[in-house]
Formats: sequence, C-alpha cells, structure tokens
Amino acid sequence: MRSAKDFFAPLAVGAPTPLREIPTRPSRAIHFFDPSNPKMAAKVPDMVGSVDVLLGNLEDAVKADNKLAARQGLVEVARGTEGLGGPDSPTQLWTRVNALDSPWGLDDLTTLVTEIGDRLDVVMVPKVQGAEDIHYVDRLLAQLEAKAGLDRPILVHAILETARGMVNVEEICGASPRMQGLSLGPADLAADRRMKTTRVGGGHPGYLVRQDPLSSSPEDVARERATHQQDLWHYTIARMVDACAMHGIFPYYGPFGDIADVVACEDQFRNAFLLGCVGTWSLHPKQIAIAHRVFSPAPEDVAHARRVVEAMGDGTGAVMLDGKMEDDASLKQCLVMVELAEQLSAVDPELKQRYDAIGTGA
Ligand SMILES: CC(=O)SCCNC(=O)CCNC(=O)[C@H](O)C(C)(C)COP(=O)(O)OP(=O)(O)OC[C@H]1O[C@@H](n2cnc3c(N)ncnc32)[C@H](O)[C@@H]1OP(=O)(O)O
Ligand SMILES: CC(=O)C(=O)O
Ligand SMILES: [Mg+2]
Repeated sequence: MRSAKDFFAPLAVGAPTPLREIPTRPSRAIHFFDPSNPKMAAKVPDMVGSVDVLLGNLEDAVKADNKLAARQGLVEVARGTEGLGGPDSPTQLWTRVNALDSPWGLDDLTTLVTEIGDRLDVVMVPKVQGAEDIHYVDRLLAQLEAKAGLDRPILVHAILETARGMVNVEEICGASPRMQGLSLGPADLAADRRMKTTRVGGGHPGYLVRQDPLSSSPEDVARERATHQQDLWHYTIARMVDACAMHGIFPYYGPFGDIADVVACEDQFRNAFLLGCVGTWSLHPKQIAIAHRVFSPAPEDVAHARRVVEAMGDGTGAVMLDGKMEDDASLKQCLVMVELAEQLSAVDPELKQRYDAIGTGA
C-alpha cells in the first residue's frame, strides 16, 4: 500500500510532479476523429478554436489494419496543427488509446508520449476495470514523461464500460492524482451487462412506466394509457457523478450514436448536464454545436443565479426572491452556475457577450 504522503510524489525519477488539483478547462465537447482517415484529419486544423477538445481516437471505430496509421496520423496532426494541445491552447488535445489488453495499447502510449507528449493533455483509457489499470498507466506515463523530459504531467481519463469498472468506480477515480475524469461507455457497458439494447447511448422506447388502469377489469387494463419513457443511463451517470465529485475530477456523458437524431441527442446531453456532467463526446461535426449549447448554462439561468448571489449579501440567512426562498444552500447551487459561466466566458467570446447582455436579468 502506498502512503498517502507519497501520493503526490512522481512515480519515476525525473518525471513531473503530479498536480494537486485538476484544472477546470472547458471541455463541453470532446470531438472524436480517426487520424487514419485523411478526410477527417484534414478537417482538424480548421476546428482548432471552435471546439474545446479534439481527440485522436486509436481504439474502437478504427479498423485493425489502420491502427498504426492512426497512431502515426495523430503524431502528424499534433505536430502540424498550430494551437492544438498544451496548457495555453484554445483547444485541448486528447487521445483514446487502445485497451491495455490489446496488442497496441503499450506502443500507443510509448509513441505518443515520446513524440507529442508536450502537446498531449489527456489520455483516455478504455475498458478500465479497476485501480490496477490506472496504477499501470500512471507508472508507465511517469517513466515515459521522464524519458521525454516533459515538465507537466499528462492526465488520465477512464471510460466506464464494464460492470467491474462500474463496481470499482470510486477506487478508479481515486487511483492516481492524474485522474482527470470519467466517461460513460454505453455500448460496451450494455454488452458487458447483457442489457438488451443495440443502440450506442440514448434511451429506449421499451424502458418505460405506464399509468395505472382505471380498474383491474380486462377492458380497463387493455385501454390506452399514458406511458413515460425512462432514462436507461440514469443510475450509471448518477454513480459516476458522485464518484467524480468525491475525488475532485470531472464526469462526462459519452457517445450518442444516432447522428441523425439531433433532438434526442440534445435531450440525452441535457440530462447528463443537469445531473452534473461537464461535457460529452461528439462523434460527428454536427454534434459539437449541440454539446457546446447544452453544456453552457442558459443566460437566463446565469442571470437568476447572479440575482441570488447579489440578494444573499454575505451568503448567510434566507431571503425571498420572486416568491421563492433562497438561502446558504441555494446560493451554493447558484455559485456553481456563475462560476461555470465565468470559466466559459473566458474562452467563448460569443457566450460572454450573451451573459454580459443579460446581466442579472433585473
Ligand atoms: C462506441 C464508441 O466507441 S464511440 C467512439 C468511436 N466512434 C467514432 O469515433 C466515430 C467517429 N465518427 C465517424 O466515424 C463518422 O462521423 C461516421 C462514420 C459516424 C459518419 O461518417 P460519414 O458517413 O462520413 O458522415 P458524413 O457523410 O455526414 O460526413 C460529412 C463530412 O464530415 C466529415 N466527418 C464525419 N465525421 C467526422 C469527425 N468525427 N470529425 C471530422 N470530420 C468528420 C466527413 O469526412 C465528411 O467530410 P467531407 O464533407 O469532406 O466528405
Ligand atoms: C464509448 C464506448 O467506447 C462505448 O460505448 O463502448
Ligand atoms: Mg467502448
């Protein structure tokens, strides 16, 4: 067992000192691209500055024959794209490496940290099962960072996509000071749990509750009754949010595979936003705008939050505002909104203008 005192010591001689706090950089959309696909890779330079995170995906959705081309393609994109990745960049650079039990995972990490470690902000690790997976990546990254002479630690993001990973979610979040956050992996997780949905994320019309019948007569039972679809992912996301909040790291929704259904995509993203997620994945360029819109608080909500902050003065006691009670606790809820609006305003001038224009809405 490691002593708590050693937790923030580098795991290799010459590796950068681990961070004590994970930076709150905007990451409303983590946009996936396949670096082995020339058409997609060619679009990346023009996306810098208009999306919070660009992620070079090396894992699932990249054909086995293209794994090496994808790895090399990512090195080239990172080297050749101004403003992509690094602490002051307008758009962060993340990667999703191949799984730790695949033939490619080790070389992905070795090549990327050695060649573009100074540009890489976060490594997303798929199919994380427990703290042991994070410990392995943690030590390996430290060795590679030391070898490459990097001066800041690369952060780690785990995808929760197995039942074992879900059961171990708290220990995964607390396994390393590198842990930046978690994403939901609804496709692999559904398969691993033997859920009966073939969709990549999103709801299912069969998962519903139905209004009671007027009586238990066969006619009333057979009569048309209102039904309400439920969210298949509510439990999982809520667990992720609590585990992340407990460890000071960030939860994200994952992919929404029905690219054409922009409306349900927005609904699913908003559910995650309301539950506490800070961002989501974007698989297609048209999902970026949806993610940015949903994961930026609405100007009206920010205006209300500012009014509560103003009305609460020193932050203690209770006041009435528009017929509603506000107190120390609701002030904290409002501060979450105001602080997020300030962080996003710093990187998104158009959003800042909308927040400034509405003020306190009074
Ligand atoms: C369960 C999981 O693991 S989810 C994560 C793994 N999956 C992924 O990463 C998928 C990433 N996305 C994709 O592969 C593609 O978007 C697909 C396959 C879903 C759809 O691709 P297409 O059928 O080419 O979509 P479409 O025809 O609408 O594309 C329009 C343009 O946008 C480009 N484009 C599509 N997706 C992307 C993307 N993610 N990034 C950049 N450009 C893209 C296309 O190359 C095309 O370019 P063109 O106009 O120059 O021809
Ligand atoms: C996101 C992912 O990898 C999955 O749903 O399986
Ligand atoms: Mg997966």
